[in-house]
Amino acid sequence: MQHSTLIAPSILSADFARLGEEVRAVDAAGADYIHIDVMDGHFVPNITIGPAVVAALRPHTAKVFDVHLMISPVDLFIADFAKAGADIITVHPEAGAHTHRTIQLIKSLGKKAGISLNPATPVEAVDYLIDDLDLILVMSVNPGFGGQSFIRSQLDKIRALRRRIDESGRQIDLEVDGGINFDTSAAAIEAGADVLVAGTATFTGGADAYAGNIRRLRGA
Ligand SMILES: O=C(CO)C(O)[C@H](O)COP(=O)(O)O
Repeated sequence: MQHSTLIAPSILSADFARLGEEVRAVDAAGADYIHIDVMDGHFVPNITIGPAVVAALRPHTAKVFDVHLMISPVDLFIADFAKAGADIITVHPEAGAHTHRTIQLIKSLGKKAGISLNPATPVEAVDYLIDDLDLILVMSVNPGFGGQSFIRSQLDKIRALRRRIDESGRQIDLEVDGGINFDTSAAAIEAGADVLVAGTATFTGGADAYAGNIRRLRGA
């Protein structure tokens, strides 16, 4: 089955001093989603963006805000990110005791819900949740930092999840994040990914290069 590929620049790799400008630049360059990596220094060893920054960025683009919460406990902050302008909110099953309840909370706020699988988290983590999911994110690096190398064992996981999604008959984005570059993007797409998160590869070469980078990631 042929899927079109969406590109989601991760603003973790953008120039933070001029973040609004960077968001406008990747929007103009053809990004489909703006992927926002939220880290708390507890669930992952880095601290990034809170709801106030998401709200400040919201007026810069009408593109989908795809907010990946790498925070624990996660439930406490979901309403804040929904209010700040998130369209999709993705959580890790390890970030709270009751993932099903967390997914229902996201949906109850009128937002799309995603689940993120770390490299060592098995595909079975989506069991009993798939009917409520809008996105499954395969982390192809251990979360925390941009600029890491793609973990190739995740290709099997992408294939297995593609089968589960197709069998479900539901519209669920299969997103891959970490080490996506002009070489690894083709392998991820071939395995069944339809949204590629790319920080370093998008934000290379200055704003004039972003459109070309996005086209290359898409495989065009
Ligand atoms: O958030 C991440 C890890 O937690 C990322 O992998 C990041 O979003 C993408 O960075 P890069 O394209 O440089 O791998």
